[in-house]
Amino acid sequence: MRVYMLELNSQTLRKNLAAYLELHAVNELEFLLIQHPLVKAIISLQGAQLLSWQAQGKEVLWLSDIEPFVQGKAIRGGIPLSYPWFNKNGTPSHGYARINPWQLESYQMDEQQVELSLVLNYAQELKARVVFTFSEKLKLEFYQLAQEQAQVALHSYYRLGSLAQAQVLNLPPQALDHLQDKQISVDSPLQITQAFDAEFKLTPFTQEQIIVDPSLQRKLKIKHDRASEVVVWNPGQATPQDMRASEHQHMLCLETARLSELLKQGESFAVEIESSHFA
Ligand SMILES: O=P(O)(O)OC[C@H]1O[C@H](O)[C@H](O)[C@@H](O)[C@@H]1O
Repeated sequence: MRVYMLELNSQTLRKNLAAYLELHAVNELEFLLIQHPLVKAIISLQGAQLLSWQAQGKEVLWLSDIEPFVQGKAIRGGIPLSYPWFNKNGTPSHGYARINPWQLESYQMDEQQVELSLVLNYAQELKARVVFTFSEKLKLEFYQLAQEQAQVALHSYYRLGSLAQAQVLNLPPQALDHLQDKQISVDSPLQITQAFDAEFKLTPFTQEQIIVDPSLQRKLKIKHDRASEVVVWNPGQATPQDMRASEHQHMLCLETARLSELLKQGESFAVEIESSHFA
């Protein structure tokens, strides 16, 4: 299966794990490939990072086409898990979870859905679990297992045909702008024309946004379940090194997060993503 520069084929295959589930390796990293009649998806074991999910045969996520896939370097794209801190609140940026290996704990597949569970063991402690449930939609649920409280972000990179034409519906009217470090008012629907990095508080904790992407004739419905914030990020033309300059036009991060309300031991929160097409 080919997603931008990541091509998994018979040469990259390391092991058949089950019907519809294979383990592959590319450069320094290992990947789970799911090819089920309902679902095609790729998860990197480093970071338990979903890199590709096809809904009705169409890719939902954005992944950098110059990603080298090396150990200890965060993969640019898909759904990185920022844990146990967000952004520059610690070192490394966005926590250690996205640059360390996770283990496949269990999987279950039937005609209706595919479910995979991965866990992070770090510094001799079981820290967190993530459960991916793929059906006609995707649910990603994150569980805090460690004792300490943590910040977490499900840092989704959504693929867009054209950012210039896209709109985000149903965001709260106020946000903390990370670029100017102040509260700002935000238009609804939101259209992004330059670098944007802002944190919106969600009250109540469960809310839904829609990304309308006329260029791909697609709507992405994104439901944040028990999240306290949503972060919206696009680097504009000042793209990071591992991302081509023009690529900011083809992605938008809309991150389901627990930043102010730390995730406690035994708690979980989730994002549900649904893709639909219009004529
Ligand atoms: O470059 P990274 O460490 O992956 O961070 C990428 C981005 O993540 C979040 O969206 C933050 O709000 C941004 O400030 C940050 O630039």
